[in-house]
Amino acid sequence: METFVTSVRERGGDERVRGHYDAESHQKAPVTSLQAKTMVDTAEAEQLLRQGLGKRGNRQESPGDTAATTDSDMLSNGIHGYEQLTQSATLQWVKRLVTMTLVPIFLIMFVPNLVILIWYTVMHCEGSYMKMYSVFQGRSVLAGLRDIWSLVNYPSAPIVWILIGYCAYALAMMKLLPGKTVTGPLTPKGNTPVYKDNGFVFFVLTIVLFWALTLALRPFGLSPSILYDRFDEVLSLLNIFSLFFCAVLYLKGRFCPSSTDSGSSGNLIFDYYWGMELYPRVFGFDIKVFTNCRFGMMVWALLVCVHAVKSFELHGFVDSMFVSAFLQILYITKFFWWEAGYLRTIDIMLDRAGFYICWGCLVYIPGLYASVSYYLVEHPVNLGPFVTLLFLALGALSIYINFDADNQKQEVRYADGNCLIWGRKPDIIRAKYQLENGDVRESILLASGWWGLSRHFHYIPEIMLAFFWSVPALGDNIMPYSYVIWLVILLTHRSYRDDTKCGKKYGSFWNQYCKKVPHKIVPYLF
Ligand SMILES: NC(=O)C1=CN([C@@H]2O[C@H](COP(=O)(O)OP(=O)(O)OC[C@H]3O[C@@H](n4cnc5c(N)ncnc54)[C@H](OP(=O)(O)O)[C@@H]3O)[C@@H](O)[C@H]2O)C=CC1
Ligand SMILES: CC(C)CCC[C@@H](C)[C@H]1CC[C@H]2C3=CC=C4C[C@@H](O)CC[C@]4(C)[C@H]3CC[C@]12C
Repeated sequence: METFVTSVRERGGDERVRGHYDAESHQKAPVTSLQAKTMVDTAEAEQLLRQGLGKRGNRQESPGDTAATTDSDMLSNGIHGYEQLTQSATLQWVKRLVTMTLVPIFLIMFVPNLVILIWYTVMHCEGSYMKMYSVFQGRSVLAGLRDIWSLVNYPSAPIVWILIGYCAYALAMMKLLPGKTVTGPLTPKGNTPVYKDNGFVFFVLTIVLFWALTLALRPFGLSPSILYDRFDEVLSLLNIFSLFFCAVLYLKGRFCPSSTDSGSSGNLIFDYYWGMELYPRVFGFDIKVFTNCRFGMMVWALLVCVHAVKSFELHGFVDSMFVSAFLQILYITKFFWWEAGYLRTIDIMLDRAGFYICWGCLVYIPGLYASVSYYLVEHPVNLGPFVTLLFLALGALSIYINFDADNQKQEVRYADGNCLIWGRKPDIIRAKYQLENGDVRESILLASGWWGLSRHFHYIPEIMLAFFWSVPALGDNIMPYSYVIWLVILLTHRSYRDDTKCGKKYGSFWNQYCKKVPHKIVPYLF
């Protein structure tokens, strides 16, 4: 399979991208809805990355800014959005030291402990963070962590083989399963990554295989609940693997990058943390599709099934587990249905394949995102039919609203504004923005429907849906709400990040939208 379409403009062979340039140079080229979609997204990628380039140019002029300034700087600046122009050289140097060296070192050393703390809290502290905290009382954090890690077993052979087997299966399916060819957004170096859109088929097949194997192996005394019983081994293996994997990605990016979309910041630690390549490929396998979708999101779904099996083995049918597992699986189903859309988000378009995204998807998603059902295995709650149905209905409604909001935004751009939003002609702003090379482009900002209530209203149902699959655990402990708490922090931060990004991209058009829709997330409040 072709993995990259290089230099789209020169090649001129990609009709959709070419349509984009025709339209943007205001020639009256007919634009289909598919083209309209591609126009917006390729432009957005290019604009974001070019903005970063502009900033990099400025920084290079500042005296004392000695570190090499490359694409990684540009991307990190785009993401963290800090202003450097008016600051003194020393302050800039300190900021660079903090953001590019100290913070990454802290995260690389600290976050692997987070998932182990979750495991320890569930397995050894009856799900109570207070009990877990007592390990640290009157002694140093390091001493506490050492004691907790001493309880973690080395990965045993069955766990290692299950993981190797799953990875081999997932990789094989990436190649073998059918799917239409889709493209990602145009990269700063003029490459358009090509993907095979077979995520949904993979998801359905994997879930069917899981339950078929679970039933078939049951008479032989084999159960997937081994993954629950030895979750410490799973997490330690994933931690070790991901640290090693990121080192390999670093070396690959340094010595044999897959495409021109790669580069070094001149700081080894930052390169390891943030990554060297935007779209690394090994033997034609896209690394980010594997880590984010086929591993992170799929393993989350499988762990939820494993927890449901374990709960059934221990207690029979438990309605709280059913509600939580059902809603999580429904959400992940929605994710795979929309996988091609996810391949056009910031995670893929701007975040490089380094520790942040790879460790996050290989370890943090299995360790944190699936933690509610993990907790529920040992803390079954009988909700009764009324509450069960209520939570299921409210959770499913939240998933639908989140999906519908994502969809409205896409729909209005596909249809170039010629569609109905909540039964009415949409209120849209045709926002112009300029590329670094001077080209002017246009995109649509929707100011009605969900996008008229607040600028990131869809984060509310995202938080609500997570709340409805956590609340079956009721109020005995905070632990099962860890994911919701994380999500509130992540999405609040993301709403600032996105406002900064869009403000820079659209300027006065974004201000116009902000006037119409003044609140970030919660209407009338925030
Ligand atoms: N569970 C989890 O851990 C997380 C889940 N999510 C979910 O993933 C999905 C994607 O979220 P996220 O990646 O944050 O991105 P968003 O869906 O918030 O999209 C942001 C982008 O949409 C465009 N946009 C902003 N306002 C408008 C508007 N009014 N009309 C049209 N386009 C607009 C802008 O891009 P452009 O440049 O194209 O104009 C902006 O950068 C959501 O469902 C979210 O809830 C997200 C993060 C974490
Ligand atoms: C280094 C760590 C502390 C941080 C790791 C963060 C990542 C695990 C997460 C950052 C953004 C997250 C996601 C973004 C959008 C998504 C779409 C949604 O529909 C499903 C979830 C997700 C893929 C989500 C997954 C975790 C992150 C990559």
